[in-house]
Amino acid sequence: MSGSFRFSSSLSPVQSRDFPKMSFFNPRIQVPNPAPLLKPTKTANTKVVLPGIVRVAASEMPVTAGKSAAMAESGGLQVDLVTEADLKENGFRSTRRTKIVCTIGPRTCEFEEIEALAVGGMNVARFNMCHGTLEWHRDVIRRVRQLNEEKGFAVAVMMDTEGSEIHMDDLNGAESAKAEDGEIWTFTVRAFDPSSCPERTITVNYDGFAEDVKIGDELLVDGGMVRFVVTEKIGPDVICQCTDPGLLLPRANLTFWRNESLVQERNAMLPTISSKDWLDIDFGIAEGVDFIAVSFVKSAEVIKTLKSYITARSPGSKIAVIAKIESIDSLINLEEIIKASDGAMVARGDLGAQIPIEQVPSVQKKVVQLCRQLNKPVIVASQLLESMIEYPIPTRAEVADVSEAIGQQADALMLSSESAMGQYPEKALAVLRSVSLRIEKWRREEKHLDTTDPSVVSSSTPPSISEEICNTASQMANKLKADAIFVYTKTGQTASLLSRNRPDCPIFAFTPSTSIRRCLNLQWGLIPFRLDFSDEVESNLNRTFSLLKARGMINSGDLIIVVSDVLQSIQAIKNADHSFSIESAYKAMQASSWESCSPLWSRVWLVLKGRIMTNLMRSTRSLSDDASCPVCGSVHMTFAISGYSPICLAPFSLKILSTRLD
Ligand SMILES: Nc1ncnc2c1ncn2[C@@H]1O[C@H](COP(=O)(O)OP(=O)(O)O)[C@@H](O)[C@H]1O
Ligand SMILES: C=C(OP(=O)(O)O)C(=O)O
Repeated sequence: MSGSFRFSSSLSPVQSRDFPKMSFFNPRIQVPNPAPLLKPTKTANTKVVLPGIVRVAASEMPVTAGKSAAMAESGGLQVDLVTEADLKENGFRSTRRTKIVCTIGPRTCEFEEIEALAVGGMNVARFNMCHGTLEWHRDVIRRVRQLNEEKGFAVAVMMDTEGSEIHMDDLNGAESAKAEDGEIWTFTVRAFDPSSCPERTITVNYDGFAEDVKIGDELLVDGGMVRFVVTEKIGPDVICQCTDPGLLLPRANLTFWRNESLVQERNAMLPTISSKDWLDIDFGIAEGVDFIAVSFVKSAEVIKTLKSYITARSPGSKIAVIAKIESIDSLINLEEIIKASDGAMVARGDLGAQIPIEQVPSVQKKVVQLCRQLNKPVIVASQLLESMIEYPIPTRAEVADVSEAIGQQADALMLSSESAMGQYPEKALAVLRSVSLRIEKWRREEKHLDTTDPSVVSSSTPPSISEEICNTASQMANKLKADAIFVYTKTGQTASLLSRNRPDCPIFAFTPSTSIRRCLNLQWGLIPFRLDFSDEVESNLNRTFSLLKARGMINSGDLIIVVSDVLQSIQAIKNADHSFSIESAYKAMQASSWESCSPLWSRVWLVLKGRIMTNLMRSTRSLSDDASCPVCGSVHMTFAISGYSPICLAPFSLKILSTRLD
């Protein structure tokens, strides 16, 4: 959609609201307090005796300086100082779980402006290829990369394709044009020189336009912000009369309606990915963007085609493909599209131009729920704080809309014009942040009263042990009121499965890959760190605890649940084609000796299918009396799970370690 515009001339200007200020490493940048509403809520859990105690040697922690201090990178651990300051000041539980995507445009493309957004909480920078030149996009994307490198941020880059929508020209560079009630305008497929363009004439980008429309059709600009009726057709020219006056903005989206239904004729055959989009995609791959959002997706096929194209062009690439849900076709094929994608965006702007506007809220809810079931991140986009393009505070209705999306536990919220060309990008970001913090806290407090809230997600994916373990780890974290879940993940998959459970505590995701770290930054509740780690889980844990503790990011007494998908045994049983098989796992287990396991694992609590099995080493042989479940107290050792034999379970399993720091 091209920028929609809310008339506001009838509203009197309002007083700017002063958000609390707090300065971080850059004294020039003043940002609102990341958590003005919350104070640390540390939970002292004295009832449960937990097995693993990791002692931290504070002396291990080097004091960083200069550039590395700005990046907060030491001992291979990378986190930005804003996250660090937030964790120290406000505690784990008060961190924001809902992520924020900001569209970067003329108002926010300079380095300092991007930095201010990153400091203010931007997790993903979105580039809309409808606007700007490739050179512009290249320069600005590189500024985001530079910011990440210099300051340790993990701001991901999302490229959003133009797609084959029907839209108006760029108004020859004018900011807007006013269409008055009853005026006659011509929409044409002829192209004009700016100097020779007749008055009230708009060029349309779709060649079949004049043939597809009929006299009497309604022509809607931006889903109805301005409305015309077709009165005459003269060759390539469509003559229209304005029936709902308003502002026409450059490259505004056009739809035409007949008998109150959207007309889908030859325009329905337009390719989802146009030749311009393919060039832009090549550009995105070359620039190493983290996400490509595909506009006007009609079927799963297009997503599959794009994914295999990316793999062919850039083998090993981690670029994730996001399906924009904004057309009738995308709703018809919703489940297949989401399954094929790495995430989805509820693009309410164009969606609201294609379906009756009153259906948009229920579609949003449905897409958000489906994405969670299918374990795909979901972004709610468009017009969240539209009035803040002009005004320093949002309307109450906008805050209610934002609250609803946060309450639905969407992974991310997106700013469009508010950050791209609005007058108050940082304030709009601050509103999303403070509303997120407030609603998330309120939701946690209310949760125990809500018996309908499914604390465990019902699965639409084939059952997997890692999924069950992540579900159980999250339940365990909630039950024990853990301060955080730590996850060590190479691919990010285990971190996603934990995020999907929306646990009460934040999830610290440690990954050795900077690109995975950026991708995880889109997902609910994940605080991604880059960490060089080995397959030695115990040493990874000790190192992380030392580093975080010495930086003051975790404290004595904090209760941490640890999930790791990195285990030596798993490495050992990889087949040549990197798949796992029960047979190879069985052989690897037979070959390995339990006695050679690290002593730490004698304190490991292994959680499978909701059952907590203690002391893996002893339990595989004989059960000892002290091997009771810390949650329910009972002693049960069942291995008849999922039809696997016990010996096969361990290598397929992720291990969960709960530990209270001292
Ligand atoms: N790269 C850019 N260059 C110039 N203007 C931009 C750019 N990106 C966004 N904008 C402006 O911000 C508005 C909102 O952005 P967005 O919602 O992404 O686009 P659209 O309105 O086309 O759906 C656009 O209509 C445009 O005016
Ligand atoms: C996000 C959207 O897409 P675009 O800005 O590309 O029109 C939308 O339509 O809501």
